[in-house]
Amino acid sequence: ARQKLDTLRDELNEYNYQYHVLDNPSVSDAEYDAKMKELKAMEAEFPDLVTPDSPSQRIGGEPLDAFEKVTHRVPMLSLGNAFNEEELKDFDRRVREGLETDNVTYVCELKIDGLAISLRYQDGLFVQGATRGDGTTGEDITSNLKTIRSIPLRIKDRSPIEVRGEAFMPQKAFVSLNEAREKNEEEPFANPRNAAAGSLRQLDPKIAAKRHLDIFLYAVGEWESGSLETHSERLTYLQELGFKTNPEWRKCKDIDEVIQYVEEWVEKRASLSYDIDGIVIKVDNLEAQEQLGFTAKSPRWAVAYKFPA
Ligand SMILES: COc1nc2nc(N)nc(N)c2nc1C
Repeated sequence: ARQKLDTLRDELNEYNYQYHVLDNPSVSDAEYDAKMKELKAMEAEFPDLVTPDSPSQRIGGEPLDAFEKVTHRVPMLSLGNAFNEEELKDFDRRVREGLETDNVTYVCELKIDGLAISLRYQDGLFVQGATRGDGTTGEDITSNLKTIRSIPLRIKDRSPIEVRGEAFMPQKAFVSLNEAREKNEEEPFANPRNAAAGSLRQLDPKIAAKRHLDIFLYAVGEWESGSLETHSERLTYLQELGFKTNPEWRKCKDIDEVIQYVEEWVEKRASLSYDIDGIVIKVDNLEAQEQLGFTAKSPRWAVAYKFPA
């Protein structure tokens, strides 16, 4: 029975990964549902063989009374803003002065309009998920985050790792949620970001499970065994671990290429299936990030270019 359950669990987690992370399903919904039914039946027969990474564990038990507090040992900071090309060039000048070099590679990423989230894995298992909160203390919303199908319940790296990203609600899910709310004479959400935040603040995971939330991971927080040299290598590693990363990130060899990328996305923004509120620009080399350090509240090696509201 253990053998059979292990196989069923791994197959279902793989199907889930293909559908929700790669957006490239290999089996029909009917086939997935049938296999899930088989898993649940076997788990009912052998309850002590249920493991925390079983897909049956995504939609938790009873609603919580309240969320526990979580302390971020590596603070989750905010980003300084730039509102135009001039301010991007100022940022680049400060970076080059700080590093005493004119040769700085940047990474540009879409700035997803959602809420910052931290996920901790221990022995390869998803053990805790939290909101940013005030940057040092967030709320433990593990049971709600488990319902986000693109979050892997298990990764192959067994060393403790904490990853960070943005949870969001795709525009399609936002529109149909508000239609349903208006039908029920409930207050519609103002925008997908509020809808995502409202969904993750629900104490009952069964509600969050129905909100079609998603997440893009973009950073590593705590990571003892971390040995990579650049942020771009970390993005690639997150993807290899099975996390959903945003495919639009790009390495830029100088601020002119950064500005090109920004202009490109001012045009292409409307074509996305989710909201973005800007572009995040980061110094790629991790040693250079160390050298530049942080102000009281944000990194000196990154800036958020904000689109006009
Ligand atoms: C390094 O710190 C950050 N990196 C980020 N990257 C992306 N793509 N989006 C964000 N919202 C973001 N926010 C922060 C604080």
